[in-house]
Amino acid sequence: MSGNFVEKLVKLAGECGIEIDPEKAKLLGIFKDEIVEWNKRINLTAIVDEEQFIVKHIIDSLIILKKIDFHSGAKLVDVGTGAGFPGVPVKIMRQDLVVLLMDSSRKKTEFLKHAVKKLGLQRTDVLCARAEEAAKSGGYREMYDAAVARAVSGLNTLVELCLPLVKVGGIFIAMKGEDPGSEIEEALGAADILGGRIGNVIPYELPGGIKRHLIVVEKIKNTPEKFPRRPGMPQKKPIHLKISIEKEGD
Ligand SMILES: C[S@@+](CC[C@H](N)C(=O)[O-])C[C@H]1O[C@@H](n2cnc3c(N)ncnc32)[C@H](O)[C@@H]1O
Repeated sequence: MSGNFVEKLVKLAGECGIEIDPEKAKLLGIFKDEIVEWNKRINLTAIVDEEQFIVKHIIDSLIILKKIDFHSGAKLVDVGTGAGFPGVPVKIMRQDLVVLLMDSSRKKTEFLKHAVKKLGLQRTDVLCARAEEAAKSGGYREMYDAAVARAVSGLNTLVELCLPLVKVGGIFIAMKGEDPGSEIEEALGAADILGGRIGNVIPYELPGGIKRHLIVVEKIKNTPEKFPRRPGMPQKKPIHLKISIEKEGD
């Protein structure tokens, strides 16, 4: 870890009202170093500049904890976590949370297993699976207080990947960019079909004036058993209208 990584991280996070104690900042630095090392062999991230990494990966992940109140022991699944964002920084900061890091890429989950061990994270599982498959299994379906996803798909696809994993009364948090208006509009019907309701849309700003949003989808009723559809369908044919999905019956 470069000498001033911890200093830079603490300063930049402070600009967003996030306090990081030195022990946790050090763990976040170890995580960054492991990504940089493994990135030489497998493609984990295109962001390698230290300051960009801090802002766009670490602080962006931690914003969730500033904006959403998770109860102690809450179960969180990060769908399409990639190199571990936002799930790993969130877990480092809130070690009381029970976290599942899920990704369909074997290389990425191998890295994550290594990182979880290296960081000594307890109650943190890594699963190599597509969300569509995991949600069909009793061990994962409607088991989570919260699901989160960043940079995985459009919102109308994401609700089908994530809402089936969330308990009634829980939430799905989609991390989106500057102007999520049209994505939200397109996902209203799908959210409704899947037992969800679009709730708060929370704007935030990262250092450097980067504007983003958290979209909170509340799980208000059970997801019908036929969802999610088979792997690939949520991306290929996102649910647009009630009528089209009822006819399709897939
Ligand atoms: C662009 S990366 C984003 C990674 C991370 N969330 C981030 O923000 O840095 C998208 C990830 O989603 C995973 N993914 C895509 N579709 C998926 C699915 N249906 N189930 C599980 N993982 C999926 C991919 O393997 C990839 O690692």
